Amino acid sequence: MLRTKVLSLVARSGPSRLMSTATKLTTVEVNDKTGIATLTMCRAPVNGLNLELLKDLKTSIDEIESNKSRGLILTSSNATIFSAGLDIMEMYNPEKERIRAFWTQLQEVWLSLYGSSVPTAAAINGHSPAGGCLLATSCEYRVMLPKFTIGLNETQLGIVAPKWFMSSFLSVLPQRQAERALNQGRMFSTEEALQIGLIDETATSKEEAVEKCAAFLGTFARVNPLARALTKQQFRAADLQQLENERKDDLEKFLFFINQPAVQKGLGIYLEGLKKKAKK
Ligand SMILES: CCCCC/C=C/C(=O)SCCNC(=O)CCNC(=O)[C@H](O)C(C)(C)COP(=O)(O)OP(=O)(O)OC[C@H]1O[C@@H](n2cnc3c(N)ncnc32)[C@H](O)[C@@H]1OP(=O)(O)O
Repeated sequence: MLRTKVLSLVARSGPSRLMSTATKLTTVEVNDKTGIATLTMCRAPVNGLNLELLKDLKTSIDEIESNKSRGLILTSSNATIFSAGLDIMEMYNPEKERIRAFWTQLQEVWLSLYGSSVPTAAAINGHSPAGGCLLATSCEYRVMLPKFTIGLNETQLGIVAPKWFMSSFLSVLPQRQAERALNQGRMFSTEEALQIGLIDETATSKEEAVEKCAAFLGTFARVNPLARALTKQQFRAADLQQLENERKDDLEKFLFFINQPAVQKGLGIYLEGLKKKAKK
C-alpha cells in the first residue's frame, strides 16, 4: 500500500499552480497572486483518515511550509464531507505494525498542522466529525457551509479523544463548553457551531468559503511573518511540547485502549450501524 510520492511542480495553469499530485489523496494548489496554498483532501468515499491519507497530509503540509506559502487553506474534494475523521477500519481488528504507524502518523499531522508557522484556515465544505474536527480546529480560522455537522463525537463511539485533540478544541472553545461537548460527544450543526464559536463564519458555497478563508489569511499581509509565526507558536507551544514529550506514552495508551475487547466490540457495532445506514 505504500507508494512513492513525487514532489515537484507538475502543472501551471492560470493564476494557480498544482504543487503536488502524487497519490491523489491530497492535492496542493498555490494561487500565484496571493501565494496561498489550498490543500484538498480527496480520499473517497468520506476522506476517512487512514495511514496513506495521513502520510499525504503530512507531506503536503511540510511542502507548503517549506515553500513559504502565505497561507494554507484546508478543504475537501467531497461535496458533502470535509472528513469523516479517523478511518475506523484502521482501528477495528487492527494489524499490529500498521496501527502503530497509523497513530504515529496522526500525531505527526497534528504537530505539523497545529504548529505550522504558516497561517492556516479550514474551508469546511461538509460534515466534520472527530478527526475531521481535529483538523479543522488545528487551523486558525474556520468557515463552514450550512446544513453540516462538526464536533468531537468520540464518546458516542465508546472511545476517548486524547489530550491533544482536546488542546485543539480548547484553542477554539472555552473550557466549560469544550468539556460539556466532549463528554456528550456532541455534534454541532453549522448554525450551532457559529453561535458557540467553534467556527468563525459561514459561507453558501465552497468557493465562498475558500474566499473567506483567503480574506482571513490576507489580514496578515502587513504583519511581519516571523513575528506572526513566533507569536502563534508561543500560544501553542505548551500543547505541542506536551505531545512531543509524551509521544511514546500516548501511542502505548492508544494501543492498550483500542485493543480492549469491549472497545473492539463497540467499534464493530458502530461500523455495522454505519454500513446499515449506507445501504438504506
Ligand atoms: C481511542 C482513540 C480515539 C481516537 C479518536 C478517534 C477519532 C475519530 O475520528 S473516530 C471516527 C469518528 N467518525 C465518525 O463517527 C463518522 C462516522 N461517519 C458518519 O457519521 C457518516 O458516514 C458521515 C456523516 C461522515 C457521512 O455520511 P454519508 O454521506 O451518509 O455517508 P455514509 O454514512 O453512507 O458512509 C459512506 C461509507 O463510508 C463509511 N464510513 C463513514 N465514516 C467512516 C469512518 N470514519 N471510518 C470508516 N468508514 C467510514 C461508511 O461505513 C460507508 O461505507 P460503505 O457501507 O462501505 O459504503
